[in-house]
Order: sequence, then structure tokens, then C-alpha cells
Amino acid sequence: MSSVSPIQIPSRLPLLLTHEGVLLPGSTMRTSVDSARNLQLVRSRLLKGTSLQSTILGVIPNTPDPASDAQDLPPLHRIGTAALAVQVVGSNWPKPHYTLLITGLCRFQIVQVLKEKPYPIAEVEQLDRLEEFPNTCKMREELGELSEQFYKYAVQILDAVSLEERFKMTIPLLVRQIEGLKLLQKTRKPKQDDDKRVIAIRPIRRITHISGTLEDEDEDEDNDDIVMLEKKIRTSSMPEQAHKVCVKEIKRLKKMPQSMPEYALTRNYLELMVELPWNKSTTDRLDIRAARILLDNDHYAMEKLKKRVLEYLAVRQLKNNLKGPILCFVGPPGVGKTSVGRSVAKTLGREFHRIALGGVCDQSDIRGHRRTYVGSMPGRIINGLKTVGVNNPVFLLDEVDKLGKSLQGDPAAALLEVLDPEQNHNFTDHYLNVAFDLSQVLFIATANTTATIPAALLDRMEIIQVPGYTQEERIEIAHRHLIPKQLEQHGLTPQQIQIPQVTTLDIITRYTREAGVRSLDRKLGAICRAVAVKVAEGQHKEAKLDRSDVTEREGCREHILEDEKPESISDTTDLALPPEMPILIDFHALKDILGPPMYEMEIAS
Ligand SMILES: Nc1ncnc2c1ncn2[C@@H]1O[C@H](COP(=O)(O)OP(=O)(O)OP(=O)(O)O)[C@@H](O)[C@H]1O
Repeated sequence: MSSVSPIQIPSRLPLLLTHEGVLLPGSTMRTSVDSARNLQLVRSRLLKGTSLQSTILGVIPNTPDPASDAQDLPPLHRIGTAALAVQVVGSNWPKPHYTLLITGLCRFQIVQVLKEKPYPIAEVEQLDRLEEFPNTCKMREELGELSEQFYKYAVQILDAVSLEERFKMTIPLLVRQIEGLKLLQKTRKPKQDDDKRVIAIRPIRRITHISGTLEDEDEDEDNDDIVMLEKKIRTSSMPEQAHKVCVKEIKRLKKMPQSMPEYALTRNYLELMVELPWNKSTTDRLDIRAARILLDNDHYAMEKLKKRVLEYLAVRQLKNNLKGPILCFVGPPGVGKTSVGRSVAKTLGREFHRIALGGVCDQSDIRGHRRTYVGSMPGRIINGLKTVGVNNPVFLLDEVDKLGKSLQGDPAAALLEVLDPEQNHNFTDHYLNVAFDLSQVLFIATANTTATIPAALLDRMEIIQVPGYTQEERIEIAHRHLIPKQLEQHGLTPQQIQIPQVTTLDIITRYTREAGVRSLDRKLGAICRAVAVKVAEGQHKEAKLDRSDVTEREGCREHILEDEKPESISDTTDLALPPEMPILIDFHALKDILGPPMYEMEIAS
């Protein structure tokens, strides 16, 4: 270091004001010059001057220069870097500017600004005086050692040409750095907030395990969970075979380190095993007369379907544990197949669960994945049992005609095992890997067509056709079931809305094309929503009107009557009065709410 020739900068320096990056002594940077003062400085000092001194500038960081030199000089950062301009490149695009390449020489401090225009010049005091370094005895010893060390490392790394060598050199340095940081963190005083957070998460443990570390607490908690799990396995009513598997698995779990991925898998498996309703069931309360009333109350028409369902239930009542056929309701969408399934569960007092099979093309959807498979899960049947929590629910296998097939196996084949009364008491889900008795589950299937149901599956089911409805039936269903349900859902009463049968017929013929009643139900929902808005608005206006003059109100009503404003919803939009109750849904209102009719009226044949 002593060989470095001392730098002596001029005592007066032209100042270049920069606002991007900081030039440190020894480093080089490019900077763009486009403000009036800086441009002047470059032109008159760098481009005109010829001496070395004229190429030395004082670079002041963090100081955006005002756009015009008419403006005052901004406050200047006190310390700057004296720099040597190594290169100047000028350009006129997109506006006149220079790009300077500058190298930092040493720090300086501004003593006083001598001149502000056309560019600032200041009297400066040089701060870095490297030539003093070797002359101070104590510093020479300490800094000398450090700089030698630094130099040695730097040269060593420079000499390492191959990547492998470079890694070998730098990794130990990095590791040391990280160790140092960790040590620093440990010695740092814990913040009060950190402490509070820990207490908030585990308030009780913190008090009882004051001497333990956090890791100890985690472990204790897990151990507690394992003890609980073990207890649940012991007291569970699962069959012997399942019990044996669980005992074996929990023994393995206890020996496993928690960090092992298999630990979580085994634990999830055991949790499912203890949760499954191996022996839990609801008691059937079958009363055929009550079932008939309930089915009639919930569904209009469908005589054939209701009759067959009642027969089925009657045989069940007489002969407990019926290994009868699986009922499969086949018919167009929206004719009430799902709804009848739900009613069957209700009449029997059983839990109801719907399993949508549309688009299922992997047999593991039905039978689960083996546990060796990453992300393995039980199939839909076992999942359904876990959801309902009893082993004798009504499972509605929806859309059996839409099962797919793929390389992952045929789901229909898996369903065969589920539905076959000879086999299903021993149904083995791949995930569970022990048999679960499905013989208590009542399966009902639905489909839109029998054409695409696999033959073997079709063979095990009794098909009950549910035909579409006639117009008259749909009107009846609407008025007996759909409208009351929609009114209730929208908080309306028959005193607030009136839908005459002729309007329902209009909806059926001009706004829907379907065999069932699903679209009709949706349209009725839309009407109820629109009326609900009117009723709510009306209530609001009524409250306002109550406060205003009553005679004024009477006059206003007369005026409306004069104008022959009908009370249909379409014409009440801007009235200052609440609509007449009940709001009558006529064809005008229908058009207003549902838009123009989608189909031309057909003459009923
Ligand atoms: N005969 C009926 N009596 C009363 N309500 C009915 C009748 N038929 C259908 N519904 C009602 O129509 C709606 C649609 O019925 P649901 O969902 O059961 O049809 P679905 O035949 O199962 O249709 P998808 O095949 O699309 O599943 C339900 O709200 C249901 O209550």
C-alpha cells in the first residue's frame, strides 16, 4: 500500500450533481448528463480543458439538478467523490446529452460554494488521505493485517480459474459468514412482541413447560396427539382386521421421525380409520303410509315412480335386510329424480349423500389410490361415508350413464363391486386396504339414458323410467311446489305477488324448452327476485310517504289512476308510490323481467 502514490485533488472543484447511483472511490460508473448546469460543466471543463486537472470533477450524489439554470441551486449533499472523467460521449437523441465514464478518486467535503452559475464551483477539503495510512503505527499493524488478509483471499479467488475451484474457495467463506450472522441473531435480545406471539399460540403449554424449548413443545404436542389417536383406535368399534392394521400402523408411527414424509401419511390414514362409521348407523323409521304422504306432498304426478318406490320400501319393511335390486331412475334432466332420492332418505330417516359420477373416468375415483401413491386419497364411497358419519345412508349415484373410461381403469367395474350385494359387504378401497361393509348402504342411481350405461351395471339395476311432464303437469308442479318454494326463498308472501296460471303457461311455452321443470324453476326465481326489489323499494318509499302530507298522497294516487298506470311491475319503475299489492305478473311484467319471449307460442295440440 505504501507504494500507492498519494492523490492530491485541487482545492476548488466544479460540481457535477447526480441523482442516480453513488460513485465510491475506486469504482467506475457511467452517468448521463442532461441538465443545463451539468451540460455547461461538461462543455467548458471537459471538452475545452486540456490539463489533467480540468478532468477532475466533484461528484455530488443524491442531488437532482433543476431543469433550467435560472432556478436556484438545490441543497447539496455535504460529502462528495472527486472523480476523473475518463470518457465523454455526446448524443442529440432523444435530446442533447452526454454520457460520462467517471472513476472515483477520493472523498471530499464541501467547505463553501464559490459560484453557482453557469455551473457550481466549490472550495473543497479532501477527506481520504491514503498516504497517511502507512505512517500511523497502530493503524499500520491492524489495518495492515486486515488488508493483507483481504488481498490474499482476493488473489486466491482470482487464481481459481475453474468453476469447481471457485466454489471450493468461496463456499467456506460464505459458510463462515452465515455462521457469524446466526451467532449474531442468537445473541440478539428477544423482542417483546416475539414472546407475546409464542404465548398467544400456546398459552397453556408455555406456562407448564417454562424450562422446555419450543421444539420440545412441538414434540410434546405431537406425542399427545399420538396418545389420543391410540386411545381412539383402542375404543373404536372397527372390525378386527381393521383394528390389527391400525395397531401395526400406530406402532410404526411412534418409531418414525416426524420429519419423514411417511409420518404425515400414516397419521392421516389412522385419523380416517378412526373417523369412519364402522358400526354407527341411524335407525330406520319406515312407515309406508307416512312415506306415501311424504312422497305425494313433495312431488306432483310421477305416479309410476312413486308406486315403485313405495313397493320397494314396503318390501324392505317386511323383510329386513333386503338384498334387492338397485333402483335406477332414468329420465330427462329436471324431472325430479334427485328430489325423489332425497325423499326416500327422508321417509327412512336416513342420511342422504349425492355422488356425482358425470365425467369420472378413473377407477381410483371410486376405489381410492393405493397409499404408496403420492397424494393418495380414499375413493368417493369411503369419503361419502366419512361425510355422513353413518354406515347406512342413502347414496344417490348421479349420472351413471356419464361414466368415462381411461387408462387408469374402468370406474364402472369398480362400481359393480360397490353395487353387487354379494360382494359389497367386503368392499376394499385401495387407500384403506381393509374391507368396509357397504351392505347397509341404500344405493339409488340416476341417468338420463340407458344407452350409455355399461351392460354389466345395467344388469344389476332396476330401471324406472321417469318421463317428461305435460304442460298441465308443469303448471301444477309450478303452482303447488315451485312457486311456494321460490316465495319462501325470497322472503315474499302471496299477498305481495300473484302469478296467474296463464302467466305460468306463458313462461312454459315462450321462455322454456324442456322435459323437466328446472328452467321453469329458474325463471320463477328471476321473477321473485325482481318483485323482491320492488317490494323492498315500495317499503322504503312508503316509509317516506308516511312522513309527507296525506292529502298530497291522495292527489298523487288519483293522478296515477287518471294516467291509467297498470299495477304490473313494468310500469311501476318510476312511481313515487309503492306498487299496488299484490304485484300481478302479467305478460307485460314477464317481458320486462325475462326479456322478449325466446320461442313463438305454439298451439297446444
Ligand atoms: N313432480 C315434481 N313435483 C315437485 N317438484 C318437482 C317435481 N319434479 C321436479 N321437481 C323439482 O324440480 C327441481 C329439479 O329436480 P331434480 O334436481 O330432482 O331433477 P333431476 O331429474 O334429478 O335432474 P338431473 O337429471 O339434471 O339431476 C327440484 O327442485 C325438484 O324439487
